[in-house]
Amino acid sequence: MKMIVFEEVDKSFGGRKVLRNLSAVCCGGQITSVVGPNGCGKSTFLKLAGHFMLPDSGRVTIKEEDMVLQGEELRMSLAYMSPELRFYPRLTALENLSFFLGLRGIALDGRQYEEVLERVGILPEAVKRTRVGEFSTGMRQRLLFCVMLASKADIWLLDEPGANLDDEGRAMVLREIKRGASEQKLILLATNDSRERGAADEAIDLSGN
Ligand SMILES: Nc1ncnc2c1ncn2[C@@H]1O[C@H](COP(=O)(O)OP(=O)(O)OP(=O)(O)O)[C@@H](O)[C@H]1O
Repeated sequence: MKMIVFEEVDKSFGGRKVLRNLSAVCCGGQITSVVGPNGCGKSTFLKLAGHFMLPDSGRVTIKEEDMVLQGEELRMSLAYMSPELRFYPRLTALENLSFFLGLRGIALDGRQYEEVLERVGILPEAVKRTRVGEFSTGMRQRLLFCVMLASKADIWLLDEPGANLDDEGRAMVLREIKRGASEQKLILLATNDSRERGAADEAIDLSGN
């Protein structure tokens, strides 16, 4: 089982301390929500968890049975989804999907594409024909979720995964994160959505930071 361990982590931007002496443990098989008001450091917490950003002091480690994961093994364990991510707007959705999965060495056959697209509620025909620049924001969000599901990562770092989704899309997100946790994936969920917060097994509240 994978674990993410924060030990006495401090993080500041331009003299403003965002995270102060933060210690926390997130475990595989659980949904851990990261909550608190706008600007309290939820996205920063996820970026530190994924090693996309380094702490000023303290330590963030990803472990499996006491072994600290590093390099390629660490990279392949992680899937990250954030409103900051962008697709190539002039490529079709299918071209974008194949490109981003290809970066991880994953090639899906037609049936596998259909299966994962159905899970996120995108019609396979739309994926072949439509450039991502013509997708609605909600459709792009579903496509981000699709890349994550197909990535085979077992740590999901989800920054507001329900953003821009309709009720059915938000229900899909809840269904998939619960399924992910039941498959022992480690799920970190930065969110202000009450239903997503309600689905979590554990919560890290950054409001007092
Ligand atoms: N790369 C950066 N450079 C400078 N300041 C940053 C950077 N990243 C985050 N910050 C600042 O750190 C603080 C925390 O930002 P963060 O995005 O982690 O908050 P958040 O809780 O995710 O907010 P929201 O709920 O609005 O998404 C904010 O004041 C933000 O402006």
